[in-house]
Amino acid sequence: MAVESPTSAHAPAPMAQPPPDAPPKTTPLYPPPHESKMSDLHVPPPPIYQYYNMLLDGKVYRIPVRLPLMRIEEVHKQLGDGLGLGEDVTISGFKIGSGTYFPFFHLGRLPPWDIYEPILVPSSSTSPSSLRSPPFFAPPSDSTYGPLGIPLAHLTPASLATTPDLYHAASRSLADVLCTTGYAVVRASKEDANMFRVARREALQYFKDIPEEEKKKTRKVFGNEGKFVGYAKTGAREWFQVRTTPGGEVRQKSSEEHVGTSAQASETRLPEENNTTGPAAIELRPMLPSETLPPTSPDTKLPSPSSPPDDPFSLMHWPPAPTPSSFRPTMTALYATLDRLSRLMLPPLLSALNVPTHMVHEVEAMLDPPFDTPPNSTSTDHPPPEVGSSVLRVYQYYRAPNTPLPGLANAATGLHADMGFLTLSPVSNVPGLVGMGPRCDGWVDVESGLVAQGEKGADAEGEEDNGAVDEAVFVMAGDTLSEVLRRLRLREHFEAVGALGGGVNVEPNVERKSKDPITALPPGLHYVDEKVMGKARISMPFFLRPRPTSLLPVLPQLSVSFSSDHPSPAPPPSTTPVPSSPTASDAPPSFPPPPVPPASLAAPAPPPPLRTATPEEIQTVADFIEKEVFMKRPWSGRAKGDY
Ligand SMILES: O=C(O)CCC(=O)C(=O)O
Ligand SMILES: [Fe+2]
Repeated sequence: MAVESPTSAHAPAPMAQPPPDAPPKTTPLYPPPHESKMSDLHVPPPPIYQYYNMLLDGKVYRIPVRLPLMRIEEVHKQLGDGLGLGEDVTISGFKIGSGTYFPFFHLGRLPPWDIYEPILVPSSSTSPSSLRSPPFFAPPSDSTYGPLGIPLAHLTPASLATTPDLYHAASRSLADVLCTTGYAVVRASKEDANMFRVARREALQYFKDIPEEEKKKTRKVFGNEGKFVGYAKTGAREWFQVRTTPGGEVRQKSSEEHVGTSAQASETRLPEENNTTGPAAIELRPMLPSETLPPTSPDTKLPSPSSPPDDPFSLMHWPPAPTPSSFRPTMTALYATLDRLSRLMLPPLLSALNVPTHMVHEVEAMLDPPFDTPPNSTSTDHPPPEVGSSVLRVYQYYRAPNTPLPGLANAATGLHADMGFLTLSPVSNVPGLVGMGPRCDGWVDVESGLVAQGEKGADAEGEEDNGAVDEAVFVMAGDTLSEVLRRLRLREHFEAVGALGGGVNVEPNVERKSKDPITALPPGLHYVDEKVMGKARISMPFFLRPRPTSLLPVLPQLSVSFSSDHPSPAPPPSTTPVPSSPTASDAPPSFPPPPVPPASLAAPAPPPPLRTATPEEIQTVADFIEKEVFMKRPWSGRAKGDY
């Protein structure tokens, strides 16, 4: 993966081009994806734009984003700029402007061409009441489907541990299910299911028995990134957040300075991460017991055995008594299990989506190293961060008896896709998770059936034991993974057609040549429907997230083709050339977009009509986001303090 450009997230995106024969003054805008081939570019390429179609409040806005700007945070900033939002605005978990950022969430995407996958988010004008009683997907007769019509991916530790064939079959199954349904259920081992049960019980006790003031003392904010551990509360839900915080002498000091209960984080930033990259090894051993187990890919190395850091969670504040003393080991074990399982799933899932091995490594390199990697390990180029990117959240939702249903717009979460790569969530004790099909063609009550089934075997309270269904873990793809795959598809696509150079509008109106294109993976859209009154709901989702400073995949030849020293490799013959970019200039592309290509070049599926946003409409969108998203959070606009 690329060496990160030192371009500051705070600086405006550099748009000016140096004269053709002058060496670039700064690191090129186009960091090399694999090696330094392009570091001596003499002529930087013109800007290349990708268009994001965002559906907001029933209107489609088409936002140009400079494709080679790969820092996740930069792309977010451009999306915000395109919407006419000011600095210092948070959209769905990432902050635009100074500060920190987290991976993607496109409020909605409408694909004019086949290479984009449609994610339609219904407008806020959709009557909430029509969404309160979601139509369920009819359970198909196929016996591979789960209790509520949720296909079960047969991805269990047992199947993983058997043979490479099973391992890959399981991953293909997971990929299929995620692509077609947006959700998958995997089965954890009985041992893990037991741990989930214990964790839920301890969480219930923690939320019930500890006074709020005490709970707040466990909250600890790191730097100005809004990252925190410990307790938080918004509206009807409160939660305890676990991240790795390996600490150590030096780190402890800087982090302790910023401990606080306020959602307002400190101005001091944590040190920049080391941005050199390389394939991150995956720790398979705890999951896969035997020597014969398949590595995630042929050249993935297992870390050499040596002792992990003493306490990867050393800077966390744990809740006081009467929380059981097993709370801490249980929660850290839960984190470790879900972290390991999600890391284990990711590479084969990508392979099953036709992502070539070297690209799988690129994606893996966006992760923090496994948190139990020994400090001096050579298995990864990244040291463990002071505070981990991935998060385990142990939530309690509670709605008092006889209170009105909040409805979609006022539900505890709002409709959203999770940031990051993968979400793994052991089934809750009370149903609530509602998903939307990947084509927004129906709602899925992902928990009702499972919880109901489990309650048959539950104890009198019905809250502590879900019986066999405790083995169920929901898996959803996050928005960043979806975006990364989209970019990888673009790269593969352009490599296949050799249609690079001269500036390209990355609106794929050219024929795809690859036989097995990278399969798009829609992010799982969902919200929590607080339909059960008077009963605490405990959920424990784990979010596998990339480093916010990690780089999104770029199209390597975009840069190579402009290098006089390193001419492009000869492109394969292309029957459908990409037109020269009308945006190959210093100026950002017009907003709205450049002309639609001639009909003869268009992909078979006709694009949906796109609207042009007027300045007034842009203002409307900005107002909408501020008033609706951040106040009511129907689209998962999240406050900085949520992270
Ligand atoms: O509580 C749940 O089941 C889901 C929570 C959720 O969607 C989130 O935190 O992103
Ligand atoms: Fe979520």
